[in-house]
Amino acid sequence: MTLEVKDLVGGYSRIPVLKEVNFKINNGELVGLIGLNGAGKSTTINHIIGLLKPFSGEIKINGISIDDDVNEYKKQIAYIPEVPILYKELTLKEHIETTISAYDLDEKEAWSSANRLLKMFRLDKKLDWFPTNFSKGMRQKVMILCAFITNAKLFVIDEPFLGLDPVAVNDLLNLIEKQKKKGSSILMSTHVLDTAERFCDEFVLIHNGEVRTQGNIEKLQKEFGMDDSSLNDIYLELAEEESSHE
Ligand SMILES: Nc1ncnc2c1ncn2[C@@H]1O[C@H](COP(=O)(O)OP(=O)(O)OP(=O)(O)O)[C@@H](O)[C@H]1O
Repeated sequence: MTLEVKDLVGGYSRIPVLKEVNFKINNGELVGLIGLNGAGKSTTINHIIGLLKPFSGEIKINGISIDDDVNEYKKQIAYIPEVPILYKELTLKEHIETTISAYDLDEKEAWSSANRLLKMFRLDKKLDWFPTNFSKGMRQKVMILCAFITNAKLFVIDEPFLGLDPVAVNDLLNLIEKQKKKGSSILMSTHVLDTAERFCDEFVLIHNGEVRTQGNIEKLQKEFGMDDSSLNDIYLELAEEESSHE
């Protein structure tokens, strides 16, 4: 699977938030979308998942754009938002059933993955519960579970680490690793830079609606002239550099 974001200009009103954003994710890659508050990470994600329409430029997943075929385009994506979005009138079981029907999944296969994930997240005794009875972390786990039964080609994960306990963070990272091996690609926005540095293959550094650079840690170190520096140090340097230009 490949995701290609090409010359993307976009945002919410006539003044663009994103100014010609370009980046690419290859087959089986985990790419971290890194940037300060307000840099444009969620706006980029909202364009990729089809919630916002580009002013210009294009986004292609496996060569298909949303204008080519909206259903095909969206079926390729599993999205895990920063704040869990669940239907308060549906039980956990009904959320899983809704995902199976929305993505046209094979019921037996999907339930077999779901049961495995339910056990892993210790939600297997809670199939008849409604989201109002879940903690924030439990709601997040439901979103992760529903995303990972889809076997989507592109996983878009917005700041996954903040509400999860360390066991769940580890479980999620294992799920991501397995999904990568199946050829899915993952775009993950996060402020948890030490975890991102350990697990991401590449990083897209976004600042003021522009991609400053894309590459692995070695490329970033070279570009910033900061051998052996951490992603955190490089990012602080970038923020410093940019604020001295303002
Ligand atoms: N619904 C909206 N309407 C208008 N402008 C918005 C809206 N949402 C975000 N923006 C603006 O778009 C810019 C980029 O915001 P965005 O949410 O993409 O940042 P972010 O990188 O995801 O930040 P954070 O790390 O805080 O989540 C900001 O200037 C913000 O004020």
